[in-house]
Amino acid sequence: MPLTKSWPPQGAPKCPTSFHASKSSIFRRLFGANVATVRKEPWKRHRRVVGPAFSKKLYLSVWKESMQTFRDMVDVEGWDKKQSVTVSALGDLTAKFTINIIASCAFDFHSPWPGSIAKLRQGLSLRECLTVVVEGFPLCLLTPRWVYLLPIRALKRLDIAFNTTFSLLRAQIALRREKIASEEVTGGETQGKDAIFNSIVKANIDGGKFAFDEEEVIGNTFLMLFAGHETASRTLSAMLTLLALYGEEQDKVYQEIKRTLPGGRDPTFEDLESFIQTRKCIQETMRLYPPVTLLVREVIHDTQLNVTNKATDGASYSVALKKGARVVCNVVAIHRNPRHFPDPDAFKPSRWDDNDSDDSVGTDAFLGFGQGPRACIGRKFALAEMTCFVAMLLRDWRVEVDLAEGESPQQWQRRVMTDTASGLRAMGPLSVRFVTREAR
Ligand code: HEM
Repeated sequence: MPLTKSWPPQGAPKCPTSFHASKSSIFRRLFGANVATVRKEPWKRHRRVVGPAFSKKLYLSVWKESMQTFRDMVDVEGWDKKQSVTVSALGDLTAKFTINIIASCAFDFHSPWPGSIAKLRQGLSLRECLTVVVEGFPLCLLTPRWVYLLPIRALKRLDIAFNTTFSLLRAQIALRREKIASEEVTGGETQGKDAIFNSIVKANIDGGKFAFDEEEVIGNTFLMLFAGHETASRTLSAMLTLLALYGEEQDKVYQEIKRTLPGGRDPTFEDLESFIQTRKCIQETMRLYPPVTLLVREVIHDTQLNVTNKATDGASYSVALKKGARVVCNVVAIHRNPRHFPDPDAFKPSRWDDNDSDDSVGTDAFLGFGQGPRACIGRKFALAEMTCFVAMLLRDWRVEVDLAEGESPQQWQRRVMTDTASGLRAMGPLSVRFVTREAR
């Protein structure tokens, strides 16, 4: 029976029942099936395996690890001896931070700040390997094996990144299997640190209705490592840069940190709910620069969308979508649509003033973490690590950028934080300066 849906309804699409997450067969062929790429019954099975790991115990360990990693960073980089620190590529710093957190909290791949995760093989770090693999996978599908024997640097790098990533994952999976078999990992541990990795590997060992095959173990491990760091890193670097540009917004966040952490004490996980202003800034950053720019859905019933468009003087027209068609939601366009977000290009955390609850992501038009049953499972994980990082950093440091002569923050933002459909991916290195606060 055809369904009629207006597009968008009062807000943007909220995973209407006539749409399913679209399966990404290319991704699956190379990395293995995982919770983000499967659909229908297999998706329920994947979600059933990984879902319980996302518990309060995990978030507590994320917080603890974020504090420790932050302290290691300050220590190793020698920041505590400096009045001012220049970071020429903020994204590299935040990526190193977020990959350490996901590697440690989800997989127990520990490494101190300068440590082993930094450089794995031939100068490539785990993060570089993951990035090269994700960016290069379409090429891998097109090129036969022998091409990698040619002396082409980019292909060699891709080959090394693939081999390094997958041999690391296989080795870690084998180790974990042994650990579980030798009962070093008890049932109780599956609710806290390592919980994500334990659940994935145990689903393979235990078999039964919710079993994972080998390919699904690799697929989910890879997905969690990548999705769990890249998105949060991009959000953190963009947010800190925006706060540097908009001093009055940074000041509001600083005042909140001072109120929440009397006497400059360290933040705890219980403080998370109190960092309301910080959360608004995170949300506003993700609205302007969503790390996931496209959401792909498949139409499960013949559907008719009624579209009202200002460009056609508010006239309505219908778009017929056949069952099986792919629909691509352009998140950047929805987030910058003045119908949903007045003055859409402005960085205005106050637009989220009526949205104080941590469990809500506000209007349906906000798709930063997706919407509906396929919404991000790692949302709280990401909020915890980002909030902890920001609270620790801004408690002790002010973040600044250098504007060119006569340049406004908005002009700087347009020049450096490229305003294209590819969002954060199109940005060049974000250069900032951390200056110690007098009270420190
Ligand atoms: C700022 C950080 C993050 C952002 C912006 C983000 C964004 C998203 C979005 C938009 C989706 C929905 C995709 C769709 O509907 O097609 C999604 C799904 C997902 N995210 Fe995140 N994510 C973040 C952090 C994380 C973290 C830290 C993890 C894991 C530890 C994670 C794991 C996942 C998984 C497994 C899914 C697939 C869920 C499913 O299909 O059932 N994400 N994320």
